[in-house]
Amino acid sequence: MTKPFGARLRAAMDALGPLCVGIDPHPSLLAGWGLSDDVKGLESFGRTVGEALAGRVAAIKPQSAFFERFGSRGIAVLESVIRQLRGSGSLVILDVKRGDIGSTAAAYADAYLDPASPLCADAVTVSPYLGFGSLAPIIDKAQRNGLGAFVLAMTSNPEGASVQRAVAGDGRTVAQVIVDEISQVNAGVSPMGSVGAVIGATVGTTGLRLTDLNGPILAPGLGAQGGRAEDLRAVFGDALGLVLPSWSREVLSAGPEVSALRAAADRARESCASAIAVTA
Ligand SMILES: O=C(O)c1cc(=O)[nH]c(=O)n1[C@@H]1O[C@H](COP(=O)(O)O)[C@@H](O)[C@H]1O
Repeated sequence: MTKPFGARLRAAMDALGPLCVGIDPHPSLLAGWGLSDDVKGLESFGRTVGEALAGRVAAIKPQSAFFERFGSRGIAVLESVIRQLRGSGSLVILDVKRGDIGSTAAAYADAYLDPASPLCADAVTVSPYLGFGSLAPIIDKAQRNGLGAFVLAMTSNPEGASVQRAVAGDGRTVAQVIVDEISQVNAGVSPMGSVGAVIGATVGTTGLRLTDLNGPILAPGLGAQGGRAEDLRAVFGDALGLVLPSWSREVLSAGPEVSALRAAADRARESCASAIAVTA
């Protein structure tokens, strides 16, 4: 049995630093890299990011939407990207933001968290807005297979606030309810649990109590969305040691040269590592 995702991610973050790089092949990035906006361009983009960063950053996060754009042939490219990355030393977080009634969630778990599936990643992103309990088949399957799930709590986009900062009947925000549910799943696990929270680096003061989370915090929104490494301290406070900052366009736009991508990733990691170290 492989080690649990939480333990593997902790080890990767300790060894390689706090950095996740997204693979988001936007049409504008393909053009900027001199690639065509088609399956061939997609394939070249994914392969180059893998060549540049696999084993050099703690996590790599392919964004499924940019592969789904091309239908089944795009999904086939996503499968090959996952194959190239898995076992490289960088954990693969597949960004699919799935969530559905439990019986359908079980099928998503089969798609993304079953080692027999060609789309099996180390972890997936999931949406809890059909109720945290509806994610049970996904979380259970992840735990059984040494894999993980990142649950949206307070997302980086400004529109998220109207739902996620809404106050539930007991006075907690919706985001806090999600954080507390995650905390329960991760309770007592060492060095940290395998269920993470997604909290954008752009969200400012969260009002969240993260003390008992005991799981990783995926923090997207750095760079292109305006989030800055210097903001991490104000957003995450004492939970900074759990934060996995995630960058896509800002790092990817340095390509297609492998050396330039590596240098951009190094800059992103250094800026986050020093922001995190200030309070560590
Ligand atoms: O789950 C995510 O990764 C995610 C959550 C969130 O709150 N905000 C967010 O931007 N993301 C994803 O993170 C990536 C951000 O890309 P850049 O804005 O190019 O760095 C995209 O793939 C988004 O879908």
